[in-house]
Order: sequence, then structure tokens, then C-alpha cells
Amino acid sequence: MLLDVKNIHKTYQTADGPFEVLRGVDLRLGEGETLALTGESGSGKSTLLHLIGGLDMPDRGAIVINGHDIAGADDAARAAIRRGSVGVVFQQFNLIPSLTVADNIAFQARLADKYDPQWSEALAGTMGLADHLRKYPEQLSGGQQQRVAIARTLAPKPALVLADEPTGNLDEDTARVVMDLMLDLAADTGAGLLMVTHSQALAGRLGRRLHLKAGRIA
Ligand SMILES: Nc1ncnc2c1ncn2[C@@H]1O[C@H](COP(=O)(O)OP(=O)(O)OP(=O)(O)O)[C@@H](O)[C@H]1O
Repeated sequence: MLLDVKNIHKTYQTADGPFEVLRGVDLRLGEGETLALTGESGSGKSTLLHLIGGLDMPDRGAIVINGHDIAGADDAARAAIRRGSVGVVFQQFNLIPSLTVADNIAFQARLADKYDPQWSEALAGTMGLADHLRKYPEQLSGGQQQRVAIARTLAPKPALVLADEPTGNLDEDTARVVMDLMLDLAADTGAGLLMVTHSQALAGRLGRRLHLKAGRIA
């Protein structure tokens, strides 16, 4: 099993006292599977994605990625699991302004020692970025920047891709193209894809759909 999330609990401390956002979440994702995570605003979708991505820690439960429990790992081990297996696409692109498009795409793959120039070039081509490789992020449109961010995530060929509304701020046509590319590329590399989305249409394009409600999978 690529991803096995078991009985995850998470409570935030707020000014009004503790707020239990996740109350025993279980989910599993196999290699090459695609899963949409839906739920009302505030239901904890982003929180869950952050926990799976090792960006925050649950209070209880296990998050096993390719046999490694990211929830029980210390900071260094968590970072190593993340670098080795997980790619994250958020709504904020977080491109590096001082690097060209080509270097932004290669950045995480180089960090993970998984840079494959041919694969990066192919990704840039598929993403429609071949003519923009020498440009800097500020010279690109929002949609182009998002495609750079997605290419950067896929460049190290992560086993697990986590995406939080990755097409949320793209126009409908660009969103459809980017979604096609992500699904194709996930299929090509055998990656598992877990995507948070508000869009029923988008959710319908993924293999399975889970709904988060009252802190649990409904
Ligand atoms: N660091 C934090 N401290 C306290 N409360 C938080 C924190 N982060 C999130 N929350 C609260 O936890 C709940 C879940 O937030 P989360 O962002 O996971 O929801 P979401 O389902 O992704 O929402 P949306 O669809 O609006 O992005 C919300 O009520 C939010 O206010």
C-alpha cells in the first residue's frame, strides 16, 4: 500500500479553547490510484493534506507512506520520507523568483538527488513550457506559473502526489488542460494522487472520492 492513514486525530488550540478538527480519519491509496477529497470549507481537508505531507504532526494515529510511518518519525526522518516519496502542489506556487523556469522545475529533483534532465525536459514540453524555460517566474502568467509548480513537483517522480486545489485559481480551460496533464503524468509514472477540491466536476475525474465531515470520512 502506497499510503495508509490510520485513525488520525488533530486538535488545534484556539482562543476559544481546543478545536478537534480530525476525529479518527482512515484512508488508503494504492499505487497509480487517484482520489478526490471533498468536504465543506473548514472541514479539515488542508489539515489532513499537511499531515500526510509531513508538514505538521497529528496528535494520534499513523500515516504510513511506502512502509514508513511519517507521523511517528522525527524531523529528519520525516524530511527524508518527504524528499524521497512525496510531491506537494499547493495553491501558492512558491516559485523561486531568482531562478529560471528550467531551474525552478529542476530544483526539488536536484535536492532529492533525482534530477533527470530528459524527464524534466519532457515534463516542460508536456506542460507547454518549452518556450519559457529561460524566463523568470515574474514573466509568466498565473496559469503558466502553476504549470511550472506542477512540473517541479513531478520532476523527482514522487510516488505520492498531494495537491490542494491545484487548479483553483486557473481559468476553466487552463484548469482542464492542467488536470489532464496531471492525470496523464500520474498514470505514466504510476504515482498515487490525492487531490483536495471543491469542484464536483474535478472530483468526478478521479478514480475515487472521499468526503470529510465532522472530522471523519463520511
Ligand atoms: N493553525 C491553526 N490553528 C487553529 N485553527 C486552525 C489552524 N489551521 C486550521 N484551523 C482551523 O481548522 C479547521 C480546518 O481548516 P482546514 O484549512 O484544514 O479546512 P479546509 O477543509 O481545508 O477548508 P477550505 O476548504 O476552506 O480550505 C478550520 O476551522 C480552521 O479555522
